[in-house]
Amino acid sequence: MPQCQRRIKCNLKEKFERVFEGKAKEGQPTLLNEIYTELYITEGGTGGVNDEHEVTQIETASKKRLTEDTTVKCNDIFKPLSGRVAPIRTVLTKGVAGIGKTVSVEKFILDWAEEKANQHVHFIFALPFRDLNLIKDQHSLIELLCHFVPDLKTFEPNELCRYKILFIFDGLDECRLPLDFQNNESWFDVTKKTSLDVLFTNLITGNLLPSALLWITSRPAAANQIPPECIHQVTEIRGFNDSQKEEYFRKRFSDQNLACRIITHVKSSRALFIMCHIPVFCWISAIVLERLFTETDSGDIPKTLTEMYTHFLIFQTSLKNDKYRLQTPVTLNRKFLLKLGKLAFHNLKKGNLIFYEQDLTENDIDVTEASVHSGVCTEVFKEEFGLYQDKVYCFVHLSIQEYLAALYVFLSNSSADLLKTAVDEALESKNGHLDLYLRFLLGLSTNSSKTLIQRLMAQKRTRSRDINESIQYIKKKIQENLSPERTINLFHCLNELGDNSLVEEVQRYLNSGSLSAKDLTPAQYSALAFVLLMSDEELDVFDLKKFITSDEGRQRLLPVIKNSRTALLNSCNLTEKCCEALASALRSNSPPLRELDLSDNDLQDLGVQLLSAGLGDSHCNLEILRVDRCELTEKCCEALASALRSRSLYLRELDLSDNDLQDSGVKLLSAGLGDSHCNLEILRSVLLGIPYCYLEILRSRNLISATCIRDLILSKSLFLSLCRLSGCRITERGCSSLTSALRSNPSYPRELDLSYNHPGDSGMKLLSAVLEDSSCKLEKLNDGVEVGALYSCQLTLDPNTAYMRLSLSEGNRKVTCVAEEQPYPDHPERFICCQILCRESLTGRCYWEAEWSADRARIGVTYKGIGRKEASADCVLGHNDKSWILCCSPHSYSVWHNHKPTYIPIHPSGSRRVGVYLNWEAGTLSFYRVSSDGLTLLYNFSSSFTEPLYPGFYIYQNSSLSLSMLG
Ligand SMILES: Nc1ncnc2c1ncn2[C@@H]1O[C@H](COP(=O)(O)OP(=O)(O)OP(=O)(O)O)[C@@H](O)[C@H]1O
Repeated sequence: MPQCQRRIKCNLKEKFERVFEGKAKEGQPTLLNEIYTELYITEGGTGGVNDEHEVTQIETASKKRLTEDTTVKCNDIFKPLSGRVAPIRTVLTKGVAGIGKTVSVEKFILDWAEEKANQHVHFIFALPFRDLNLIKDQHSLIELLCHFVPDLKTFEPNELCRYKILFIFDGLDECRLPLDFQNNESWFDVTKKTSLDVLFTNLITGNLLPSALLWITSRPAAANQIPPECIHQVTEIRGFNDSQKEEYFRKRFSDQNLACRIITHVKSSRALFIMCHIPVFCWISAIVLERLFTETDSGDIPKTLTEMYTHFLIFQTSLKNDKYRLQTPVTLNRKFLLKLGKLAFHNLKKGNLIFYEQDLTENDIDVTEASVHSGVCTEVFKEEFGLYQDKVYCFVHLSIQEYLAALYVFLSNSSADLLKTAVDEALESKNGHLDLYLRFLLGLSTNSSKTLIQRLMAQKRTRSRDINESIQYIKKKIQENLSPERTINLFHCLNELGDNSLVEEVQRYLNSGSLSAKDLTPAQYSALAFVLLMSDEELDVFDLKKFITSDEGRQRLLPVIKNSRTALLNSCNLTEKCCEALASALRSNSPPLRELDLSDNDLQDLGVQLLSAGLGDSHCNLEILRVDRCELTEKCCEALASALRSRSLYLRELDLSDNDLQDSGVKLLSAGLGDSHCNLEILRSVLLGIPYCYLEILRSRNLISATCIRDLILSKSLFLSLCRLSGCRITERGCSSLTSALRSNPSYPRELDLSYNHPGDSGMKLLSAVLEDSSCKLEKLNDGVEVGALYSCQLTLDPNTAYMRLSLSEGNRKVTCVAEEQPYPDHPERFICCQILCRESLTGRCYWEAEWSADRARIGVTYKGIGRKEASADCVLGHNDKSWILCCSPHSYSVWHNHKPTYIPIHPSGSRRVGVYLNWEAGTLSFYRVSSDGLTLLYNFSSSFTEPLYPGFYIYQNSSLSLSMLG
């Protein structure tokens, strides 16, 4: 193996040490290590679809606070994040076009090949989808790998499976495989031939090479093709943050004065600086500005996107002439650029970004001509070689395709209404796929572009367009009732046209501080929204009431919530009409919004239904939503429940008080509340007239926090004959509210279950007084069973299951993780990760306690069938459907089942002892914090257990855990 591995490393190093930046074959190769600038990569979301235009996403994402995200280094992509310990098999990395996905993959491989990182991996196989698309016949997995890496032929087929292998699949967005995860046959044999689609889906699901690591990269819109349950970590490349942008230019130029001039220039134009989030745009700017700043007669330095791209093309075409010294007639450039533009335009309309030879021929581009030009135009039109040397083409960045499409239309369409029609067409697009094209088309029509186009296309004259007419037309459109995203793009268009009058007016009002007193026109309100959205800084609190506005003005300011953390829209006369815009803001790519107050508005059921669509979206990070006093009835509850069930919901607090939900509404809502994806901790005041079974659901999901209880009690609506408040963390204070509620509503309840609470002596005294009160109908008070005394069981640790570095003592009741391996014999039940189980299998009711030391511990139960010999989630407690655990640290608790964490808002407060109560038949498993105050319920799992359960523990380095003697 070492020799073969060395050869593979050598080949990979040779392949990836240079980055061609479009200059596919000729040209000066740039060394990857010299230009590589660390990218801003975050742990990111769930891989959902976002159909917003990618440039719009960049503009919003650019304002995200850097501190609130977990950042990841490229080489650490397989290290578990967020306190997770389970090994990660599959990572999905999302990122918009040109953001650096391929460069990250290349840097990762290069660092491995140069033995700088990730040496635990024995082999890396880089299989870009661009190459996989070209594979037609059936292959076995081993054959496929040998195609890509001929050196592997020396291996016996099954030998390879013994090594740690990493597959890198770059560019899922370019994948032309059907990816039929549902219907593809399960495939386990690496030596049997099948279709590529079956091989790929089975690799992803883990049927083939389950111990291999997988890294998939994708543009966001295509990321949802992989079932989320197959992905263990999602990261997102956000491009460069502001300091990384500067670092990029500093690294790129040895002349630091030049680097400084370039940085100052891009910073002087907001549009350019925002675009520099995209590394490929940094590269375009670097090329253009380097040349212009070093030329003696550089003329105007580009300030708009259009000017930057036109300069870039001028530079590329003149590079061609220099290079071949052909003095190629510029008319040839013109013809060629127009052909490329035509290809760009027609495919942009269809959403195609990748072309094969056939696409070129169909667009009248001679393949040989294209390859001649590929030597000079490759920065524009990149030619890639697939596995079988078939050529695949694409524009270096989608924005170049958009620019060329605009150039083609500008030069070839002589219609007087061209610009108006283009504005109308772009406004019709739902996802804004023509937004940037429109910006370029308008930018090309300006006088400043005229001379540049003449230089580029060698045209004496270009058709004059009436810019003023276009400006007026756009301003008129801004007055209309368009979607907020399209309106914002129209402001970008005005910027390209050099007209910033609306924005400047609003800025003047803002600076004078008299904005709220002014009666702005609708267009000025949109300009205000644009200014607030484009501002450098994210708004901490956006309070709509501060802007005294008309109904229409409010509507136009709504998109600003995208750029704020807290949006106060309460008492703003909002109706259901605004909810679609709000939902769309919630859906936008990683908005910073965490708290949305919509209380006291006339949203009605329809409004909340519309809002729920945004709430359930995978991009929505909202934590607190207030819709109290919003005229809601049970009709909105189904939509809300379905949002609560959505896997991505971060919502912790939902205020629905003072609405007329009725029992039927609460019943619908409970279906969402009982779902394991629901993270809600506080639900205010929906507990009106709630039948006890729903109350049970709330309790079992640990929803009834102190606030909730108070609301519940004060709602004086405990119309229950049996009120179960067991394990609800009710303290003395809760008891005093409860007694006053019972007195004010003496008919109900008849029976009150307060077991597993902390009423204390004084709380119990208050309640007993109610029992004795003759006007009160309370007949039975269940005041807490001592579970410890009733169901305690004695456990012992099972040495046959112990990981080799776990040492047992105190009669197999204490386990410690040590540095040396223990002399345990081989055993089929022994774990290969730091875990151990107890001997006793549990089926009835049992209670036990465990005390842990050092940093962390994981305590729980598992079926016997949990994996033992694989370093995969199958074996790790809490990371599969066979086990349920509580993860304790000195600062927090979380519970895990089936790889899903739920964070518990209770502080350990110094306690290192945990109580576990299992009622196997009832299907409940409860974890308690044990402290001098008694038991505090941390979490209740509800499940239907099908097999006996074994207590199990994960012991961390230098930590120990002891089973406590009870009773
Ligand atoms: N980390 C980086 N350091 C320096 N330059 C970078 C970096 N990442 C990207 N670039 C520049 O941006 C260009 C585009 O990057 P890359 O090809 O990795 O984008 P991508 O995300 O794979 O895009 P696409 O989705 O279009 O394939 C590179 O050719 C390089 O010039």
